[in-house]
Amino acid sequence: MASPAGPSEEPELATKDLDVVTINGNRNLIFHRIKQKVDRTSYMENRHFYFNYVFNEDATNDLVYRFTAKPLVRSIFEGGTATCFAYGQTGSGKTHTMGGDLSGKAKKRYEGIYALAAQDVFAHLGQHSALRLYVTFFEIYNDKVFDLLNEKAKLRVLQDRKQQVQVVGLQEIPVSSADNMIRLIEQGSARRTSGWTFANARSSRSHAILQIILRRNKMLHGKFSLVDLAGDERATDVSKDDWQTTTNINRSLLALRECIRSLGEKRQHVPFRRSKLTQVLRDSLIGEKSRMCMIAMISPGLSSGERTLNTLRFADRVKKQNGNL
Ligand SMILES: Nc1ncnc2c1ncn2[C@@H]1O[C@H](COP(=O)(O)OP(=O)(O)OP(=O)(O)O)[C@@H](O)[C@H]1O
Repeated sequence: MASPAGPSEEPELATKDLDVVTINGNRNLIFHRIKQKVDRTSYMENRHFYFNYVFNEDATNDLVYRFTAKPLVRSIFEGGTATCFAYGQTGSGKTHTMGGDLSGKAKKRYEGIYALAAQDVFAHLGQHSALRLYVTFFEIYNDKVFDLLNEKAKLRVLQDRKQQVQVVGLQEIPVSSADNMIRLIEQGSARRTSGWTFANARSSRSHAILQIILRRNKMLHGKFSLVDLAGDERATDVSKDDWQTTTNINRSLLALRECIRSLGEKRQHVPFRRSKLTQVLRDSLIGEKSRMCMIAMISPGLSSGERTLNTLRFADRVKKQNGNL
């Protein structure tokens, strides 16, 4: 798990927003908050968080990848499932980190974790001649699933008697090279649903899930789900038209937090059915050979303080529970 602090710093700089976060070394992050005593005098509360890795605003996607998703690549070759998800408030840098900008239309072309993982998987594949590689890429928008590699076809999610979840009709495309896969990621990313929020003019309004699937004689061998979640935000920070979407996003993120909490506490019942997001991630999150990594993104400014603290608290819980999953 990692916590890149304040990658999208331009809005904070423009509004002269004060930083409420200090990074101390590569594992410790301090959150500062002004509080009041009973006699109304103010004091600064410094809350320390410790993570596996903490990155500052200068960290490249390559560096973040190396300490987060990269170690999970090996596990899918060993027959496991892995999930890496980017979580955080809108505009904090999730898509920048996961997807990068492969077309280079907006600014300069740069690779994100999707492309870096694709290259790594092909580097490993050379030593596993019996395995074949496939990719799926879909988004969950307003609790509905759309295939990003098939003209955004709307798909149904069904669960069989053994509780195996199927995304019916999802295109699983065979890929022969990292370049081939990166082109598919680029095409799929261009189809993703975006919208405007106060914090991000090109905000992803859907959860995007890229799955790298390994098969041996058509049987599933390993699966890596790379998830760029929609931004966690307040309904007041979006336009009126987008209110329903925001409600759906927040509901599915709450379901994800609940599932991770239940898994960590080894509860009998894990509420996967509460959202499409948790339904489709179910197989990847359970099982002895499943591994998970969360990349928590924060915007360090005072105006984002409340959401930053929520993200840090969730990341802290995931870190503590990850050992139990
Ligand atoms: N590390 C970084 N370096 C430079 N620019 C960045 C960095 N991270 C994010 N940005 C820029 O900040 C803006 C918002 O980032 P991004 O779209 O990745 O946020 P997000 O968390 O995915 O937002 P949303 O949840 O709204 O989709 C983009 O213009 C992006 O290019």
